[in-house]
Amino acid sequence: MTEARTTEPRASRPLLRASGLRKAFGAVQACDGVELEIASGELRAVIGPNGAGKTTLISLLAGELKPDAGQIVFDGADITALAAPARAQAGLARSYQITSLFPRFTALENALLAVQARVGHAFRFWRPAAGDPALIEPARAALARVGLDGRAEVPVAALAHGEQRQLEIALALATRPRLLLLDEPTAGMSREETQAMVALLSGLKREVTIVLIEHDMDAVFALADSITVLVYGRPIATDRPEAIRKDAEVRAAYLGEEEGSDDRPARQESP
Ligand SMILES: Nc1ncnc2c1ncn2[C@@H]1O[C@H](COP(=O)(O)OP(=O)(O)OP(=O)(O)O)[C@@H](O)[C@H]1O
Repeated sequence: MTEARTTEPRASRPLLRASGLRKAFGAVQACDGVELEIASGELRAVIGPNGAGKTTLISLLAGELKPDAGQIVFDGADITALAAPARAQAGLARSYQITSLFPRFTALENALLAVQARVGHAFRFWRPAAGDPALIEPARAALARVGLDGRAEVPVAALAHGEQRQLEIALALATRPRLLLLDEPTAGMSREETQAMVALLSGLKREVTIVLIEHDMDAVFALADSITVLVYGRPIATDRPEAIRKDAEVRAAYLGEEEGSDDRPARQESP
C-alpha cells in the first residue's frame, strides 16, 4: 500500500477524502474535479440527474476505474494507486447496481464465498467451506444482519428481487468494511421492498460509514445525514438534507422544479 499517511489527528480527519478527482470517457468528462470528504459514521447520499457521474465516482472510489487525475485518501492513507481488491482489504467495500451473485448457489454459499475472499481463500474456488465454523459463523451473521437468516438455504435464483439486493449488501458486509459504497440499492424494487431496504440501511447507519447513490428521494431523505448533488461530474452542493431540499440551484439543476413550487423535491426514478 502507498503509505502516504497524513499528520492530521485521526479523530478530526475524514474517513475518506477525494480531491481533484477526474475521469473522462472520450469527450465526456464524467468526473470533473470532484472534492469529497466523508466523515466516519456518516451516511452521505450522492444524487444527481442521469449521466451526472455518480456511478463513475463510486467506481473511482472503489478502485474499479483509474482516475485521470486526483487523489483518494482513506483513513489517512493514499489509496489512489490501489486496485479494488486491495481497497476491499483496507475496508472499502462496494455493493453493486448490477447483480453480482451466483444464481445457482444458495444465499449462504454466496455469503461463504464473500467471507472466504476476506480471509484470503478467494482463488481456491469453489471449495465449499460448509464445515468450517470460522467461515460459516460470519457468513450466517452477515445474512442475519440483512434479515435473510431464514433464507440461507434458498438458491439465489429463487429469492425475490428485494432479497437478492439484501444479499448483495450481506456480501459487502461479510468483508467487514468501514466504508460501504452502495449504488442504487432500491433499483427495481417494489414499494414494500424499498421500505425494507430503507429499514435495513437505517439499522446499519453508524455501524458502518455509507456512501449511497440513490434515485428514490424518499429513501434519500429518510436516510442521509448529508447530501452531495452532482451535475455534469461536479458537486454543485453538499449540505444537510433540509438545506438541499430548499437549495434553489439544486432544485433548478436536478429536481427540475420551479423555485418554491413545492416544499419537497419530486421523486426521481431510475429509467
Ligand atoms: N465505461 C464508459 N464508457 C464511456 N462512457 C461512459 C462510461 N461510463 C460512463 N460513461 C459516461 O459518463 C457519464 C457519467 O455516467 P455515470 O454512469 O457515471 O452517471 P450516473 O450519474 O451514474 O447516471 P445514472 O443515474 O443514469 O446511473 C455519462 O455520460 C455516461 O454515458
